[in-house]
Amino acid sequence: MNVVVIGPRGKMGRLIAQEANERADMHLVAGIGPKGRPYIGKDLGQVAKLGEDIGAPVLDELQAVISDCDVIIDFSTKEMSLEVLDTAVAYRKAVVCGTTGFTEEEMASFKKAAEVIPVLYAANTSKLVNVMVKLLELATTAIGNETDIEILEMHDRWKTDAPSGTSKELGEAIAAQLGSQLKDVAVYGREGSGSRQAGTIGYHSLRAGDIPSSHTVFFGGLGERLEITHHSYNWECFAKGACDCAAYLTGKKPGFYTIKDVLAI
Ligand SMILES: NC(=O)C1=CN([C@@H]2O[C@H](COP(=O)(O)OP(=O)(O)OC[C@H]3O[C@@H](n4cnc5c(N)ncnc54)[C@H](O)[C@@H]3O)[C@@H](O)[C@H]2O)C=CC1
Ligand SMILES: O=C(O)C1=N[C@H](C(=O)O)C[C@H](O)C1
Repeated sequence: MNVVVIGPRGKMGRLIAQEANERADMHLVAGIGPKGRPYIGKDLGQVAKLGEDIGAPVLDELQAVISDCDVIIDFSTKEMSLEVLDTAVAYRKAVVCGTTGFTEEEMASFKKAAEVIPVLYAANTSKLVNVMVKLLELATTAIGNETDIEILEMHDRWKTDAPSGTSKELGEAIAAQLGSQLKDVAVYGREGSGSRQAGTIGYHSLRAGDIPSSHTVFFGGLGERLEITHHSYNWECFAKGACDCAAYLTGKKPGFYTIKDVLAI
């Protein structure tokens, strides 16, 4: 599988390039960085610190190499990811996108693109987080209607979006589960102080130092509470998951895929 990595100097892009470079089933064709960066034109091996040159360039135009690839792996910014999506549609190439922070309307453009290309969107590519979703579904079925549900996420000081994409997906999974038992479950954050409104999920974001990613869902009862937590110690689990997602798209028809399809859990 021939792979282009967007943002190979970024935190995720670099790890994804490293992971893809180590896989026998993947071949790195190029990295794409922003215009004007001093590393444009250099070897991807140098830019992503792979320890050797790999004979693949870092360019500032996806169009220049897109014909040579099977899939684009994109963990960048929402502006860049929407551009990447348009280019992928124009050239009929598969996309794995892990960028977060999109509005509902922006997410709709991924679904639209999926009418003509394979698109895999995952706000969290860690296998363990996606097992956590299963645990949340179980807990929600059992106690979702009798507890207060709050989601606390922690990330590094550089993260630009809040709440995290994962929080939103966890909240959506819980709401979907509740929806089958309770109509019109409202999902939103609370503002200001005041007592808790029943039937809502609260989102809380903490940013400090170099915390890679932590998510805790609280099911608050009276006299007791249940917490379900995932911590990552670094970002490698997400990079591995991103490459698993790309490999999954091999030979796939156009369509909108998620990490659930990849993990089959
Ligand atoms: N789905 C998942 O499991 C995960 C998702 N993320 C998400 O991935 C995204 C990126 O996160 P980080 O790597 O931490 O950010 P980062 O800021 O370290 O990297 C972003 C990269 O995008 C590149 N970029 C920005 N504009 C560009 C343009 N016009 N052309 C080419 N490259 C461009 C930057 O140069 C940089 O290399 C965020 O939205 C984050 O939330 C992060 C970790 C895991
Ligand atoms: O920016 C990050 O680091 C992460 N972002 C994703 C998110 O917004 O949920 C996934 C993971 O939490 C790491």
